[in-house]
Amino acid sequence: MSVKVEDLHFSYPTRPVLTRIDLTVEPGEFVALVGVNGCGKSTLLRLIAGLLRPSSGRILLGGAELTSLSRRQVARRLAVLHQSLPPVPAMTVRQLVRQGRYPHQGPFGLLRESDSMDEALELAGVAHLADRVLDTLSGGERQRVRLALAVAQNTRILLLDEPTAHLDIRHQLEVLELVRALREIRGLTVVTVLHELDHAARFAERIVALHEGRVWADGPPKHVITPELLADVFGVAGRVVTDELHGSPRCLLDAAL
Ligand SMILES: Nc1ncnc2c1ncn2[C@@H]1O[C@H](COP(=O)(O)OP(=O)(O)OP(=O)(O)O)[C@@H](O)[C@H]1O
Repeated sequence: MSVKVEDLHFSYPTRPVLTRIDLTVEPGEFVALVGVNGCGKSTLLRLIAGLLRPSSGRILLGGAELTSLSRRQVARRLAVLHQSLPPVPAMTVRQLVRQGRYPHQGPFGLLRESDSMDEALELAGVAHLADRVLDTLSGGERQRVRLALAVAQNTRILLLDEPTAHLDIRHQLEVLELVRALREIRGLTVVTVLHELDHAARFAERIVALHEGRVWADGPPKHVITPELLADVFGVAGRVVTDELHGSPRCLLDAAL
């Protein structure tokens, strides 16, 4: 399912954040959003998820204008992996992930629902944590529970806000490989915020760099990940080489400018 953002402007009451954003993500595309802290990446995801309203401009999911869809219709189209879990510390992992299935539940759907939930727990590698209470989990375990919650929604669009935060290097790779596999198996459209440029370059087929409220660059990793991006967007002097094994660009960071 496609995501289309047209001439989007957004301001919080205290500050403008996004200006004239145009972005079309085709069905099945894997797009990484990159940019410095505070440049508006999470805000853009929240706008696409319908959690914030644009100051002006339009957002379309699969051709339907977001404002014309009910919350349940939006929840059937897209799942969001947020930067934090809902504030319900006494809930177990299973209870939380079951909530991801609510938009799909009809009166007789409970048996099938439990299959989808078990699959999501399994895919996110948290089946062994199913009966644990959320506030007893480590940061990395919580992160994978957040992924299970998003996967359980079984939507055509997956929005991920820093899915590798708090994870050790093996789990970072596992999560990104899982997202890539989900995209291949289920044809998901993926838009993810990633801070690690090498991960963005290796896993996404397209990178959108935000800078000062605008799209600074948008294209395949080889075109976007350049020494100019490092210097002009991130304020870092660096070189970009090609990873011989994966063929993707890799950044060698030299110094903060
Ligand atoms: N509720 C809010 N009210 C006012 N300003 C906000 C609010 N939420 C975010 N901002 C500001 O809007 C800007 C964009 O924030 P956003 O969280 O989208 O950035 P980000 O690119 O995701 O950052 P990070 O990489 O640090 O997660 C920041 O300057 C932030 O301080």
